[in-house]
Amino acid sequence: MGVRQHEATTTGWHQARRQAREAAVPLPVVHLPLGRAAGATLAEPLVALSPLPAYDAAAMDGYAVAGPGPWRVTGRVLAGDPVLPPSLSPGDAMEIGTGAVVPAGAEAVLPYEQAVRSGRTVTGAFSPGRHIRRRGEDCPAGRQVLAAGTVAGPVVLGLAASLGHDSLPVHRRPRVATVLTGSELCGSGIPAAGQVRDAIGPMLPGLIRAAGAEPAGLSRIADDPDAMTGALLRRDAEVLAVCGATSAGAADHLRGALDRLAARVPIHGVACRPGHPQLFAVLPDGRFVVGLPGNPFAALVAALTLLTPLLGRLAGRPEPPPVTAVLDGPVTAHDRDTRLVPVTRIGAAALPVGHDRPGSLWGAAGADALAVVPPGWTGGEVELLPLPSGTPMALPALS
Ligand SMILES: Nc1nc2c(c(=O)[nH]1)N[C@H]1C(S)=C(S)[C@@H](COP(=O)(O)OP(=O)(O)OC[C@H]3O[C@@H](n4cnc5c(N)ncnc54)[C@H](O)[C@@H]3O)O[C@H]1N2
Ligand code: MOO
Repeated sequence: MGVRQHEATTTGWHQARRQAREAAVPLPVVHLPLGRAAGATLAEPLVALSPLPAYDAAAMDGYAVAGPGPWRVTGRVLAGDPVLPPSLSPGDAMEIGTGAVVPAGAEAVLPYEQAVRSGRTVTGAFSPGRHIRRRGEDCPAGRQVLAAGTVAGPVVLGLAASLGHDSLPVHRRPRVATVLTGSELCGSGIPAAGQVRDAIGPMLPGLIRAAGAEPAGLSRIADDPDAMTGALLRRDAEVLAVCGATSAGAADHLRGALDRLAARVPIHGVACRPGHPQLFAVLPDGRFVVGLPGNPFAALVAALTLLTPLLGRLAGRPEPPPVTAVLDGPVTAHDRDTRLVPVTRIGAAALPVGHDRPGSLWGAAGADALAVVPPGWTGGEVELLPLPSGTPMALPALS
């Protein structure tokens, strides 16, 4: 009697994502200089160490004036002057540059455009307080401005610097080592007959970074059980992404190697199209293995299904809020599995872009999201998985 070689236990698509996320806890907190914190997640709220602005500052180039005009111009103060300007008495003015310290006693800054200068006298109409940015008016010292869990994107780094920070407490970014399998793969040029150009190696680093993690190198191994076992023993990363070898073929050694190493394999097979052979495992020492199917679009789907939620959790990112749109186009649902369909968003609608065979990244490359089409869907609103654009979204500011 024949023997079934591979008994798949398929996990639902939503459940697979939840399981991958919940298998991890955020990595420890480290203090990183601003220049190295980009893309990491704040482990504590961001607090203003100094008020913004830090002193009463001119918002325009012109004259700081005290009391009613005309005024006698007593000197000039520019941003960065090492000596604070002397205070003004009523009837005094001081020429001032944008960003300079406003002299004590000044009631407003009169922009050059509204001033009439004659010798050492200046006149013009002003309203009290105009064009002076008062110390702390944008943000007082001690104020919490961003919540823990905010991604330290470029704007957050600029804000942190404005508020006096040199470094930030962030969760250590998970490292992801990539292992490519497949003796047919080539890494450059036009593939010869029987060869396939590696499309996953160039795609993964951006996906890994967008999820809040760091790529930790890429290795290629032969389709060989010992090479696979050796690759799984690498200890320089918390997560291993193994590309190809997830399925049941004679050259697919991932599952066998995991079993030999006594890994737990909570997910092998996800009810989605493409990407159903994807795999999630935990090695005895706690490192994670995500198996991405070899077909490149299937690998992208699997990366967004299992890898991104896992990395987001390790990186300390909160679960992103669901995004939905009305799917508007000729899409046929699968009867049992969730379909992932590349779409572009126009207003509240999502339009399929096509070219979405498992082996082709063409459609996904021109899309801004994958629509999540549940089994049996007959029309209407669907969830969207945004494709990374390189600008991680921050949480809203605290009120
Ligand atoms: N008996 C079964 N066979 C297959 C099943 C199944 O359920 N039962 N599933 C099919 C599906 S769906 C997929 S997807 C693939 C997944 O296979 P593997 O993860 O084992 O990947 P490979 O067999 O190595 O490769 C599949 C395909 O992808 C190409 N490939 C591999 N790596 C890359 C890369 N880095 N860049 C570009 N293309 C790559 C490879 O040449 C193959 O054409 O299994 C099916 N079979
Ligand atoms: O994962 Mo496969 O068809 O679903 O490419």
